Amino acid sequence: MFVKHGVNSGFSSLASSAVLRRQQFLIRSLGGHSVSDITHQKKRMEAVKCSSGGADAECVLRAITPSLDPKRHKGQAGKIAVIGGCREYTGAPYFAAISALKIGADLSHVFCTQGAATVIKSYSPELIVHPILEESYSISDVDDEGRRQILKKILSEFDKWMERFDCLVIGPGLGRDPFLLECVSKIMTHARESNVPMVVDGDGLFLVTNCIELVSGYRLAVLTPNVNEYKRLVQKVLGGDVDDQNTHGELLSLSKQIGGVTILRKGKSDLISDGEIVQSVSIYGSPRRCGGQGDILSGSVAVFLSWARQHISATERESTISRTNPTVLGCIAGSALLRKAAALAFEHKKRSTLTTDIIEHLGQSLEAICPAS
Ligand SMILES: NC(=O)C1=CN([C@@H]2O[C@H](COP(=O)(O)OP(=O)(O)OC[C@H]3O[C@@H](n4cnc5c(N)ncnc54)[C@H](OP(=O)(O)O)[C@@H]3O)[C@@H](O)[C@H]2O)[C@@H](O)CC1
Ligand SMILES: Nc1ncnc2c1ncn2[C@@H]1O[C@H](COP(=O)(O)OP(=O)(O)OP(=O)(O)O)[C@@H](O)[C@H]1O
Ligand SMILES: [Mg+2]
Repeated sequence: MFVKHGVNSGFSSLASSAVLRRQQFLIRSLGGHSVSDITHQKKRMEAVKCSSGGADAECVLRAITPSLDPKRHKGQAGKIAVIGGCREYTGAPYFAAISALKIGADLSHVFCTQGAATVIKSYSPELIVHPILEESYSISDVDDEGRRQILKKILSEFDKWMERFDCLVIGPGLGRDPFLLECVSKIMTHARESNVPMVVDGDGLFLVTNCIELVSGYRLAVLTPNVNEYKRLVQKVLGGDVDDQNTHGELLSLSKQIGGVTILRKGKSDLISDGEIVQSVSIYGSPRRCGGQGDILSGSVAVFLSWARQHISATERESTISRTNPTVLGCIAGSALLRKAAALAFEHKKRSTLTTDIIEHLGQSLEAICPAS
């Protein structure tokens, strides 16, 4: 409606002709907000409008991807941690963590249950795997005091590492065990107190939807819901069904209602909002909908979000990109790269394209936009 879709780039931004309509829309949809709120939004919209001049998703990727500088030491290109991996799921945390490395992060950790850890380690020696989480079934004979002690130990194990991470990915393959989710909610609270950014996906969204305070008002959080996860969020936060006639306005309201948390709504086009702007990425990807593509996305967004924060703190704020919310930039870059890699993988593998094939094309896709040398 008010977002003009880019023809070549697939990353759409606000076109000047749409700004007025959008402001009117905002005033309608954000009824009750002060004039200064609206003025602030207008300024942000102008900023994004400027970026549409030449800056598309590829420009964002180019701007925020750091060069391979020999002066940089291990860790400076990103240290990511995935919190996920339980009795049922070992693929999802692996996909997220290995994607972060394949894109260019230096270190990728996984915090999971003991049983999942052995399996995830066997997929790849590149990952640093911490078998610290517990599920109810493994502590069924432990009394309440014993459980409190286990929870305390898990938190202290995690806290030893937490501040080293540039971003956490919470939820891929986490499962829904109540004790495990209680531990993860405490981990999220600690991470938030330390201002560690987080991407919340999969069962992390199940947790957050039932306890929205975990992320509410935390501007360093990104939620990446798929169709089901989005539906649950809308029902819980906005109190109704998803409105397919008002996709952008609804996403804007949802993000605003959760206090400016960035939301990446996955689908045919990926829609991104931080409560102030709505962006969409619609680069052609793949018609295969095999499980695990969302996990690649969450690991990718974590890396790009970290790079966007570095980019913004290292540059003067004169460019439009450096004035844009880094969580939004991270989402645009992650979505665009995943889609490019999926398209390439599909070219080769057609109907047999799997998530591992897409991961194998992440490097080539980024190389085409940001050559290593
Ligand atoms: N290779 C792997 O390891 C992969 C693992 N993956 C991992 O799987 C996890 C779930 O993610 P997903 O995408 O299947 O969730 P989603 O679309 O909400 O649900 C689909 C339907 O299933 C149901 N449902 C789900 N969990 C349930 C539960 N514990 N108990 C009961 N019902 C449950 C759900 O029901 P509902 O919640 O709507 O009641 C809906 O109808 C998550 O950790 C993800 O990372 C994926 O990333 C793919 C690759
Ligand atoms: N209909 C679609 N057409 C094109 N691309 C899509 C479509 N749906 C999703 N995608 C792409 O696939 C990515 C993953 O979205 P999806 O909805 O499959 O996530 P998910 O269900 O969380 O995946 P996972 O199986 O990893 O949990 C999205 O970012 C998007 O780029
Ligand atoms: Mg998912």
